Amino acid sequence: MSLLDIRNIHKTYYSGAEVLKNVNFSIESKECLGLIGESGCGKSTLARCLLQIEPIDEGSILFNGRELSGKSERLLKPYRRNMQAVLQNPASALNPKLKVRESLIDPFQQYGSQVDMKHLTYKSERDFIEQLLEMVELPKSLAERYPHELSGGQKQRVTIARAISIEPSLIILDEPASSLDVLSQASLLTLLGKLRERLGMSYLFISHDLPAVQKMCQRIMVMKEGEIVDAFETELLLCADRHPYTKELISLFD
Ligand SMILES: Nc1ncnc2c1ncn2[C@@H]1O[C@H](COP(=O)(O)OP(=O)(O)OP(=O)(O)O)[C@@H](O)[C@H]1O
Repeated sequence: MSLLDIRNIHKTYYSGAEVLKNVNFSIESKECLGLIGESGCGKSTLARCLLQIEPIDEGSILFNGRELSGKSERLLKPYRRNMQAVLQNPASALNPKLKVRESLIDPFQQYGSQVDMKHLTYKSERDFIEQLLEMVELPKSLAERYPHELSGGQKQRVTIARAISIEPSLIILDEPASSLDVLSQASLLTLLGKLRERLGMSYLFISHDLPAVQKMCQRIMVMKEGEIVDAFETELLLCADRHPYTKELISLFD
């Protein structure tokens, strides 16, 4: 059984055309799956549907074999802790009134009782926060700062630390590095790769950046106008029988 199994998803916003058209894919345990496609093709909509922020019109979202779509907030709670998100803009993901320490402990306070910790330990709040900061390669001293006292890269590392604090099985990464400069992007992606290995998580890695997806992911899906038009093992990216649209994307990075 796949960790996440997406079957025949359709989504139309009230305002217009169908944004997701019969989307099908699965993510296996410990796998990093890439999703690439040009701006406006529906990548973030798909992420929001998987996270149950947007309802789908048709189809099925199975997590560990259980249907999520249409479930009440109460029934979704155990799944929410297992499926975390790191989105494009870290500033909007962190509460500006909370110190880093308070932001980091918040998911554990909400969901900690449901978590069977395998990699982190909770001896004291202070020790827990220090473990999290160490995992995302930030100094302990940042625990007492507010978000506006952090750089963009540091903020994004704090959002990653929050996401991993409850040891989810899956993280949806929607352009996690796109607000950063090139060097910070590279080090953030390296960190994400190390954390996936260390904690045994799966990622859905959404990006415009084909070289980054190629570096991070074992498999890649290509989306065009709300449809998955190509899906393949990363090592087969340059195969002659790739979809013409995939070839077009490849040519943009040559
Ligand atoms: N809340 C909404 N209401 C109505 N239309 C929306 C909404 N959110 C997105 N859309 C539309 O749905 C389409 C897909 O948008 P989406 O944000 O999913 O694309 P994307 O591939 O993530 O783009 P980008 O890479 O630029 O973030 C676009 O045409 C967009 O205008």
